[in-house]
Amino acid sequence: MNIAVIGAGYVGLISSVCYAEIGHQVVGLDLDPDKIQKLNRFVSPIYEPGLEELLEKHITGGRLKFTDSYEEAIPMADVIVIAVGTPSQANGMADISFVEGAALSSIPYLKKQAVLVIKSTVPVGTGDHVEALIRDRISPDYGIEVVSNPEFLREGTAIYDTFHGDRIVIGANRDSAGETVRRLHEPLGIPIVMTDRRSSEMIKYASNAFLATKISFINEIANLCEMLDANVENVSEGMGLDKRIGNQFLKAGIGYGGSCFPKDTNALIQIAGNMQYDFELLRSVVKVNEKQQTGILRKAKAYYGSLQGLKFAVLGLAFKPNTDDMREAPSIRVIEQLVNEEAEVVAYDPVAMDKAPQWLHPATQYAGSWEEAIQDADGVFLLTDWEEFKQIDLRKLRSLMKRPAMFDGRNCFKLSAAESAGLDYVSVGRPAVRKTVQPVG
Ligand SMILES: NC(=O)C1=CN([C@@H]2O[C@H](COP(=O)(O)OP(=O)(O)OC[C@H]3O[C@@H](n4cnc5c(N)ncnc54)[C@H](O)[C@@H]3O)[C@@H](O)[C@H]2O)C=CC1
Ligand SMILES: O=C(O)[C@H]1O[C@H](OP(=O)(O)OP(=O)(O)OC[C@H]2O[C@@H](n3ccc(=O)[nH]c3=O)[C@H](O)[C@@H]2O)[C@H](O)[C@@H](O)[C@@H]1O
Repeated sequence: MNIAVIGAGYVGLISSVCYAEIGHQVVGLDLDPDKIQKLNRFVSPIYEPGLEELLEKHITGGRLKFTDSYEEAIPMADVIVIAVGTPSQANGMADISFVEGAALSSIPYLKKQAVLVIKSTVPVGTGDHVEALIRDRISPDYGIEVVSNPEFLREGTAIYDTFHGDRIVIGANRDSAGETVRRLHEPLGIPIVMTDRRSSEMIKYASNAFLATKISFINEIANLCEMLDANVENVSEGMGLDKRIGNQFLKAGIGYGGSCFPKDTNALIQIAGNMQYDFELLRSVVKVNEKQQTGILRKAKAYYGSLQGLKFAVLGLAFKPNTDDMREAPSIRVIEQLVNEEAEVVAYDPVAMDKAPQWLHPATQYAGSWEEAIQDADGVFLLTDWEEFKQIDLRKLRSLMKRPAMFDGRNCFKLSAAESAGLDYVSVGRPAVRKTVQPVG
C-alpha cells in the first residue's frame, strides 16, 4: 500500500520505518524542514534504539522518503496516517488543532479514495469531529473515511513494541475503511481488535490511565512500606505473581513522567469533566504522582537538615532510560527545587545532554560522565534507571564523593551492595541503609 505518515515525531517516525519494513511504500511528512533534511541523511532527530538503521535501510532501498510538502506526500496515498502531537491545554484537555491542521492540509491534494487514520491520542469523538470538518471540503469525486488506530508503543523500545505489541486497535464506523487498515497491519502478525471509532479512542486513554494508576498505587504502597519497615520490591513480586494483577508497571519509583501519562491522565479527567463526571480515582492518581516526584527531596532534607550550599550530582535526566525525551521528566522538578533550596547541581545523562538544557533550570551545571558529576559531591540523586548507572561500582562512587549519600529514585541497587560499599542509601519503599533518615511523612 502507499502510505503517507503526517508528523515525524516519536510515533510518526517509528510508524514510517515499520510500515516500510513490512513492505509498504511510505512517505513521511513533517512541517519542520530541519527534521526532513536530517532524516533524508538517515539522521534521527530523536534517540530511539534501532531507528537509524531502519531509516537507512528503507530510504536507500527506496521504500521510504521524507518531505515537508503535502503536495508530494498525499496524492498517491491509499492511507494517510496522522501522528502529530496532541499537547495539553491549560485545562488539561488535549489540543487537537495539529490533528485538524493535518487533516485540512491533506484535503486539497487528495487524488483518489483514501482512508484517514488518526494515530495521535485524541479525545473521544475527535474522529467524528474531523470527519465533519473535512466532509464539505472534499471533492465529490473522492471519498475519505476516518479511522481510529491508537498507538501503544513505549519510547526506548518503540521498534520492538511495534513488532511485538499485544494488540492493534482499529476503530472504524464503516467496515471497508476498517478492513483497509486491518490489511495494512496484517503483516505484523499481532492480534487485531476491530471496534467502533469512539470505543477505540477510549481504549487508548483507558489503557494509559490504568497503567498510570498501577504506578501510583505501587508508589503509595512503597511509601507505606518505608514507614512499616517492609520492602516494596518483595511486595511487588508477591503481588505480581497473581495473574489477575500481573507483574508489569508495579515498579515503585519517583513517579511516572514522559509525554503521555501526565498528558493523557489529565485529558481523561477533563473529558470526564466535560460530561459533568468527576473521575475521582484518576484525580488521585495524578495527585499521588506529583507528590511522589518530590518525595525524594523530602527525604534529602530529612537527611541533611538544609540543602543550602551543598553540591549534588543528578544522574539521569530523561524521563526513562533509552530515550532522550525530557518531556515531564522528574529531573526537571527535582533540579528546580534543589536550586530553589540554594544547592549546587551537576547533572549527567548518557543521551539527553543535548536536549536537557532547554528543560532544566539555567543554574544547572553539566558533566561529561557520572564520575565527573559526583566529584566532591555531598550527595547523588539517581533519577533514571539507565543500565550505565546500574553498573556503577558503588565503592568507586563512594571514593569520589565528599559525603557518601545516594538518593535513588529508581531502586537501582541492592541494599546489601550499598551497605557493603559504606554508602548511606535512601531508595523508594525499602528500608534506608544506615537508617540516618526519616521515612516520608
Ligand atoms: N511519544 C510516544 O511514545 C507516544 C505518543 N503517542 C501519541 O502520538 C501523538 C504524537 O506524539 P509524538 O510522536 O510524541 O509527538 P512529537 O511532538 O514527537 O511529534 C509530532 C510531530 O508532528 C509535526 N507536526 C505538527 N503539526 C503538523 C502538521 N500539520 N503537518 C505535518 N507535521 C506536523 C511536528 O513538527 C512534530 O515533528 C500524540 O498524540 C501522542 O499522545 C501515542 C503513543 C506513544
Ligand atoms: O501513550 C504513550 O505515549 C505511551 O505511554 C507509555 O509509554 P512511555 O511513556 O513511552 O513509557 P513507559 O515505559 O510506560 O513509562 C512511563 C513512565 O512510567 C514510569 N514507570 C513505568 C513502569 C513502572 O513500573 N514504574 C514506573 O515508574 C517510567 O519510569 C516512566 O517515567 C505506555 O507504556 C505506552 O503503551 C503508550 O503508548
